Amino acid sequence: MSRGFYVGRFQPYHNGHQSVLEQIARWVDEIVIGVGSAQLSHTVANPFTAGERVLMLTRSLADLECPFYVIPIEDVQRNALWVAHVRSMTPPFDTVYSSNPLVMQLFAEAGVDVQSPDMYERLTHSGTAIRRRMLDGEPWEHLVPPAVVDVIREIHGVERLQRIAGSD
Ligand SMILES: Nc1ncnc2c1ncn2[C@@H]1O[C@H](COP(=O)(O)OP(=O)(O)OP(=O)(O)O)[C@@H](O)[C@H]1O
Ligand SMILES: NC(=O)c1ccc[n+]([C@@H]2O[C@H](COP(=O)(O)O)[C@@H](O)[C@H]2O)c1
Repeated sequence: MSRGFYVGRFQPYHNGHQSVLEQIARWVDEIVIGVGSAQLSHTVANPFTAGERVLMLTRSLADLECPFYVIPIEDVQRNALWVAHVRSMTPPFDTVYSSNPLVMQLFAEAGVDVQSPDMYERLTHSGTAIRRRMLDGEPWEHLVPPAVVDVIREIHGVERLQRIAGSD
């Protein structure tokens, strides 16, 4: 049984993340997805709660032909302890999939196999670019799975982001 670990803030979950997870699903038996910085919400860089991000992921991956677990993970103050903290919250995994240099370094130092999946249309598909579009009132819906559009509408996410930023 091979299990892969994929972690992100998913603010919001977008088609780049979905494309990577669809690839990982072909390589492993099960996927553990960590919703990072779970304690953060209601800020311009991190507008959505961990629970809202769990909804986005779970609904978007409903048809994935690979079992997966979505686990919120709060940050800790010491990077040197983060891998142990992650492991204490997740089912065991063999391989980490990430392009985040700090995540890659911390897991490599802990002796875990780390792979960097290719980026999918990174210029447009980043949380930062999508939040910018929401703030500017530009179309963003085509950059995320349909289920994420539904969740963000349901929670009035764009209005929340615009109010937090003082731009409504
Ligand atoms: N377009 C993309 N294609 C493939 N992987 C991506 C893409 N965008 C982000 N990732 C990867 O997904 C993981 C989680 O990233 P994260 O949730 O921070 O998304 P992000 O789009 O980089 O967000 P932000 O711009 O808010 O920092 C990281 O390993 C990141 O490199
Ligand atoms: N010390 C820590 O708590 C620590 C260290 C490395 C990564 N992380 C988290 O892992 C996640 C990595 O995701 P991104 O690749 O989306 O940045 C983030 O939520 C980040 O805060 C936390």
